[in-house]
Amino acid sequence: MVRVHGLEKTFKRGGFPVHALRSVDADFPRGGFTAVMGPSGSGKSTLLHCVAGLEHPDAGTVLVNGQDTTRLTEPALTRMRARAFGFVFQAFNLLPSLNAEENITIGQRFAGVAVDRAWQEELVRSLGLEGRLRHRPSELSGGQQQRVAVARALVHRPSVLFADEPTGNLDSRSGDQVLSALRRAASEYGQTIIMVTHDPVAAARADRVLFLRDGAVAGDLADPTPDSVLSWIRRLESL
Ligand SMILES: Nc1ncnc2c1ncn2[C@@H]1O[C@H](COP(=O)(O)OP(=O)(O)OP(=O)(O)O)[C@@H](O)[C@H]1O
Repeated sequence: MVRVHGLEKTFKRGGFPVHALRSVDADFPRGGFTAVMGPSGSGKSTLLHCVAGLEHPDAGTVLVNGQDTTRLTEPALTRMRARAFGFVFQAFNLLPSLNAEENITIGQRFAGVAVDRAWQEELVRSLGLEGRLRHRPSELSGGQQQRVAVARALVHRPSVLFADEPTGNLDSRSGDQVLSALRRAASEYGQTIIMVTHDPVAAARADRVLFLRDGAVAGDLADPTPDSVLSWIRRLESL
């Protein structure tokens, strides 16, 4: 479970303050799949980065399994990120000289941690990557590359998976496969998923959508459909 309370973040731009997050409160339940949406500049990425410990908030708390990550030292935060968090970004960020299997396990081998082979095989199967493990990224489609990135993000069984526009570079069919993988990670493996997206169809695969506007929470929609997400977006844009 991730619980965010009173999160504030202000950047300085050209000598002027930009309030990226204004007193944001949000709960992300264990095994829940949450989409974060909002207009450009509404604070989505900043929220994701602050919750993931990639950015330090000015105020507020981020409780991950009961521990306030804003109070951790940088080395402790780095250990927590490596152990408890997984990341998927719009750019697949695979290493071109390694094959798919090596890309999936690189983090664990780098950390000197044994790979759970049974879990790795299950992930590879559920992501439809059997038969692709010896291929390098250049020999894989965009959708396959992103599924390798999802497998890499899940192979150490993180409790929270952060996804920033994971389908932004994919056609709708490949995007759908990646979203199905995230859906399963939440429903079947109990992983908490926090996904930033601009796409109402992608957001509708989540359990709920958290809407941001001007750095503040503007709405929380349960059981989203593409239509209900779209009407929320229109309402927010008209405010
Ligand atoms: N490092 C930074 N320095 C200065 N301003 C920043 C920085 N990072 C973000 N901002 C500003 O903070 C606000 C929120 O940015 P953020 O990237 O979180 O929004 P977003 O909702 O993710 O936008 P987008 O959908 O365009 O990616 C914006 O006004 C942005 O310009």
